[in-house]
Amino acid sequence: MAADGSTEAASAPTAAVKRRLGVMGGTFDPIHNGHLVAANEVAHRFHLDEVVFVPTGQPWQKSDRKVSPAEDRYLLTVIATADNPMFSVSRIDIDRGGATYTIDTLRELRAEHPDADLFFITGADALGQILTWRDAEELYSLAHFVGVTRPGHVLHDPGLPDGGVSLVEVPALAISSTDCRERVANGEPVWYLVPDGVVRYISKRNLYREDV
Ligand SMILES: Nc1ncnc2c1ncn2[C@@H]1O[C@H](COP(=O)(O)OP(=O)(O)OP(=O)(O)O)[C@@H](O)[C@H]1O
Ligand SMILES: O=C(O)c1ccc[n+]([C@@H]2O[C@H](COP(=O)([O-])O)[C@@H](O)[C@H]2O)c1
Repeated sequence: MAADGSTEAASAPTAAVKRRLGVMGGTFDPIHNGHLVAANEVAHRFHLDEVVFVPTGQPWQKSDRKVSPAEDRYLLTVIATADNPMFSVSRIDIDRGGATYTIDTLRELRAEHPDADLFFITGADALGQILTWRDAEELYSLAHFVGVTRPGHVLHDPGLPDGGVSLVEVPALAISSTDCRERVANGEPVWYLVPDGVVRYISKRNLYREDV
């Protein structure tokens, strides 16, 4: 026992345990239960401490279609994740302005969380396009990439180096935001495809009524 009464074990330096931060990027127009199941499954498999959902500001690869206002997509994401203490939502891609590039997202999150290991979670279909993303070769030095398999999509080798990418199979949920928007436009229900609060927000704001 030391003179101050503490035990040696208690005063021995301990290695700092790095936080493990998941980053789930998406347009979330609207967020649906497929996104939530995917984030939850990756959090479980990779022992993540938190998953930050990051709605895109301007998804430049979706410039050929109408995307709902960023504030609506942000609020939908907040509503959908509010009851899970491990989930949070970041505005960084919205507040930065301009086209959204994941390289900027990850640089900002690295600066905000210098002591965390980052795990960027996205669909295997999106990951298959990663070589078309800005500064693709730099991306995997900032985060580990986790591609979640989605029913009907097979990941073709995106050409990333070994060890930089993992694939995780999530319980099959054949939901997409496109299907949700089409269902709303056709007057079909989206109950149980998206969280209840998301159904109510879509109705309150009259989203997806006349387009798709
Ligand atoms: N059901 C699902 N299971 C697993 N991953 C999914 C599922 N739906 C979407 N994802 C992934 O989540 C990420 C963010 O998705 P995004 O917001 O683009 O939704 P989406 O359903 O793919 O939208 P859209 O149909 O409008 O293209 C994407 O990488 C996408 O591949
Ligand atoms: O960095 C890029 O150039 C880039 C190009 C396309 C998509 N992304 C990111 O991939 C994630 C899924 O995008 P999306 O459009 O399928 O919702 C989201 O976080 C996007 O910002 C990133």
